[in-house]
Amino acid sequence: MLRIEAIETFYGASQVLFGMSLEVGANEVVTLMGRNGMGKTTTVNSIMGIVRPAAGRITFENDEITNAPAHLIARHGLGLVPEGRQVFPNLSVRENLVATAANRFGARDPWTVERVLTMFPELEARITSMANLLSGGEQQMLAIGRALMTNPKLLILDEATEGLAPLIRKEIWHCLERLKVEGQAILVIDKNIDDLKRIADRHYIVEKGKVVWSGTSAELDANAELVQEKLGV
Ligand SMILES: Nc1ncnc2c1ncn2[C@@H]1O[C@H](COP(=O)(O)OP(=O)(O)OP(=O)(O)O)[C@@H](O)[C@H]1O
Repeated sequence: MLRIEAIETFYGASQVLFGMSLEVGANEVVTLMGRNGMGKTTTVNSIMGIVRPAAGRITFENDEITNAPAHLIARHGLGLVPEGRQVFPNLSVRENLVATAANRFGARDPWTVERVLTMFPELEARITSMANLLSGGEQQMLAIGRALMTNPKLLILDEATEGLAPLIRKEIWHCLERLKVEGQAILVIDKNIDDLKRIADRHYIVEKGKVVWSGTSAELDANAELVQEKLGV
């Protein structure tokens, strides 16, 4: 579905990605793990057209999207929950959900405001509130709901549960588990390895702008030393 081949991405003269490659298959849940500053967000931003790789290739369902403008990349069916949520602060919860909603590929059971509220009942009482008045957890639920309302083929979450209270984290993981059961392809970045191991099919560990290890949850489990060395937990 998504294939990244040896991308090199720079901020000005400073190179951040050094031959980053990864793949996400249909119905797969895949993680990107690694210490701070290793290039995970830059990888996501390269996929989404927010920064432009200077070399390498990104394809989505066999269409080349390398260097395509961000708004066109979203139209290919990529939905992003960005780091720091970035909901529209001066729009209500309902307005946030419908602002970018689309069913470009004719999903048979498309996401609706009602379906998002079933996934995240907390948002129902907040439906007319301005997004900037929501708690961090509610904003993250809204950011996920907004991405789902685009009926993405691939949902990408950058720091899915960062800074959230344990109960809210649990709810976000539960949401991702439900999405996985429904066959949603997901690329997720987070630091909670135990939760990621439970939910995801495969993992990539990123160090200094490239993948240094990839494998299944069972393989990750069998490599406690690697986790310690690369992720420091
Ligand atoms: N807009 C920018 N301009 C210049 N340098 C940047 C920019 N964004 C990120 N960097 C640098 O690029 C490197 C990789 O950052 P990136 O955000 O991709 O890492 P990350 O693995 O996602 O880590 P984190 O968990 O801290 O977000 C870091 O050294 C960071 O300081």
